[in-house]
Amino acid sequence: MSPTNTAKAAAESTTEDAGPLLRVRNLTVSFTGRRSAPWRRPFSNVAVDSVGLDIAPGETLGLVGESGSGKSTTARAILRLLRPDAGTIEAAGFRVDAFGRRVPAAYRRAVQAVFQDPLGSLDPTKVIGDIVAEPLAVHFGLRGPERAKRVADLLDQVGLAAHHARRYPYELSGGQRQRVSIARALAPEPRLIVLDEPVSALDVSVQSQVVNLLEDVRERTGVGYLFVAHDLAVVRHTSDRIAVMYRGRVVEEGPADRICELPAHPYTDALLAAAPDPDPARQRLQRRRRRELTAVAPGPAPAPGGCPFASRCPHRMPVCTDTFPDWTDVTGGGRVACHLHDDPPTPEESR
Ligand SMILES: Nc1ncnc2c1ncn2[C@@H]1O[C@H](COP(=O)(O)OP(=O)(O)OP(=O)(O)O)[C@@H](O)[C@H]1O
Repeated sequence: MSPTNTAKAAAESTTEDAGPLLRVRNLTVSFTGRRSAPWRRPFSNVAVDSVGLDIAPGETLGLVGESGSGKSTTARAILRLLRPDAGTIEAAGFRVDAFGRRVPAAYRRAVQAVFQDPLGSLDPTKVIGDIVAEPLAVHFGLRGPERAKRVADLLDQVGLAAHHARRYPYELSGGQRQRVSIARALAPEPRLIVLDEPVSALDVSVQSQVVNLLEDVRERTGVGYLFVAHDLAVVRHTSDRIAVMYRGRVVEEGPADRICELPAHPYTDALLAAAPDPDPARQRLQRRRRRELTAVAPGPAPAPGGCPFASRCPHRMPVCTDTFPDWTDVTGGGRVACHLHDDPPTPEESR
């Protein structure tokens, strides 16, 4: 077998049901180019830096962080909409980073996506029935009445009546359009769905309906989710585990309850303080946390390789600006990359 064929076989070989649904290690993605006129200076921006993520079959991992933290870039690398600079991505049994120019149809089938803006991601020239039917024709070769029956079934699964099949995307509400995106993603019977801010563009009342629908779908089909959101409140009740990103790095990960009740990283704390909470006692606590966070003047920008949160951190120490912390296990599950939690040196190390 030629090297090209060996690489191709490695990329396309599946190990269905063996191992994790998603395993990302040391993922690094940078964008390079030139700024616009008149200066046209070149730039290189590391958007995702040494990221590691895991999702077990049927599990939901919430990926949270503020705007620009690299969540969508991570999601796009997993979907193979962009090519990473370094790192490995194993998803649904495929070695995604080993794909060449052509992404295998079997991977496109196994890993689907739902994006924030359903109007932008649904073809405006097609009726809903045709939009949902397309993956059925491409992946299963379904035609005629069999396909029409499956489309009606998928629309029913996402809570849309059959007559919606004859409507165009612009004739539906935002929540209904997002239901169509979910039906289309479900059509190829995927193992993993990447949800990139799936409810951020919806009214709050509609958000909870769509979140409940996603939960129903997961229970019924056993699909796993990577649920990308900037708001911890959105992912805390939908995710089994949460990974928190800041400026391209994952700084904490662990079980959703532990992350939201006992955050270990000061940035997770800051995100929680910013998340709306209906409980008055928690609101008081959040106000106090916000005061603590804003009482500290921003420090100098961290050196490359330092903790990216150092300049904003209310607990920063000199070591934070120079050195990215090692991972430390957290009581209650998960781990944190923060010098506040550094393990004490072993007797050998301190000698
Ligand atoms: N095509 C691109 N060209 C240049 N820089 C980019 C590109 N896409 C993203 N970036 C940069 O990469 C960084 C991470 O962006 P990304 O969209 O992944 O963040 P995010 O956490 O998903 O934020 P948001 O929630 O606002 O989408 C940002 O600094 C962004 O400006």
